Amino acid sequence: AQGSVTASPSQYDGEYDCPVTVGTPGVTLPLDFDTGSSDLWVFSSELPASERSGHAYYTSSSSSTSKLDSGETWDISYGDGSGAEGNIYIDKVTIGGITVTSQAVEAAESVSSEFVSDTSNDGLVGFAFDSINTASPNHVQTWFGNAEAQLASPVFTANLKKGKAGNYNFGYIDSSEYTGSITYATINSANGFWEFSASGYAVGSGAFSSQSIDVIADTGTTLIYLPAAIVKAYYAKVSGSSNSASAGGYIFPCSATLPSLTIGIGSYKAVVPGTFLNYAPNTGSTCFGGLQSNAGIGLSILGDVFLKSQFVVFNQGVPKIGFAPG
Ligand SMILES: N#Cc1c(N)n[nH]c1N1CCCC1
Repeated sequence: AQGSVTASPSQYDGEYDCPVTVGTPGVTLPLDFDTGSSDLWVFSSELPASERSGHAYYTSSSSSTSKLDSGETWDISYGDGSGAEGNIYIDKVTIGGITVTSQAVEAAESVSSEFVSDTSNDGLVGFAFDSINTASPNHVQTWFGNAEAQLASPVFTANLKKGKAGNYNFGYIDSSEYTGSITYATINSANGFWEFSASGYAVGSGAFSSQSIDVIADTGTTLIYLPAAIVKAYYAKVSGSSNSASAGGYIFPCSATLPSLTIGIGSYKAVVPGTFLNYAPNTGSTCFGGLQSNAGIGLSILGDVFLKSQFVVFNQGVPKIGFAPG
C-alpha cells in the first residue's frame, strides 16, 4: 500500500495540519503532524466543554470499533510548556488512504490553554520513535510504526511548502517532488528523535564553516534553533537586528533583506532562502527571525522554516533521513 495526505499550513506556517479519520463512522480531524514527538492524541468528548470549544473531537462511545485500552493513560509535555493527558482507546485510524485497524488513540481528558486556543488542530500525530511515547505503564506504537507492515518501503516523506499546501507520502518516494538527488544522513534514534549530525553552515554567500552540528528534524517546531554562535554570525549580516529579551529572540527591521542560511548534510548544501527567515511581524516595524538560538533548549532543531525549503525522506527501516531541494 501507499498513501498521500495534504499538509495545510496554519497562520505564518506555524504548524502543518493533515486530515485524519478516526473510528466508525469516521470522524475526520485536522491533526498536527509532529516528527518531534510520538503520541497520537485527539481532542475528545472526555474534555470539559470549555476546553473543547472551537474544536472538533473524538467520541469513543460513538465509534463501533472503539475499545478502551484498559489501565493505560498518557501525559505529554512539550518543550514550549504546552501539554495534554488522558486515557487510551484502540480504534481504526486512516491517513492518506492507509488504515491501521488497531491504533492506540490517546483521547484527551485535559489539554493546556495553548491547545484550546490553537483551533487549527484537534490533536497531534507523532512520527518520532516509540521510545518517547508517553503511554503508561506500556508504550503504544505510533501510527507509522503500525502502518509500516502495509508499506512497500518503511519510509514517509515530507514535502512542506511556504504559505501553501504540501503533502506527506507514505511507503514511497515521489521523484516528481524534488530535484537533483537525495543525500542521506544516519539517524541516531537513542533519544527517540530524528537526530543526526549536520556538517556545517554558511550565511548568505559567505564561506561554509565545516562543523558537526547535532540536530533533530522536527515538523512540530516552527522555527530553526541553532547554537548561539551560529545565530550570532547570521544576524551580524542583518543590519538593525538585535536579540530582544522582550520579543523573545532576534528581531530586525521588516525592511531588512535577509541572507540565506545554508545547512550542510554530508556534501549536500541545503539552502533556506532569506525570505523564509523573516518569520513574522513582531511589534511596530520590527519582524521576528525564523532562526533563533537554541540556548535553554538543550538541542538544535531544524523546524518548519528549514523543512519547508526541502524534500525530506524519513526512513525508519535503517534509520536514516534524506534531503533534496524541494
Ligand atoms: N515545544 C515543542 C514541540 C516540539 N519540539 N515538537 N513538537 C512540539 N509541539 C507539538 C505541539 C506543541 C509543541
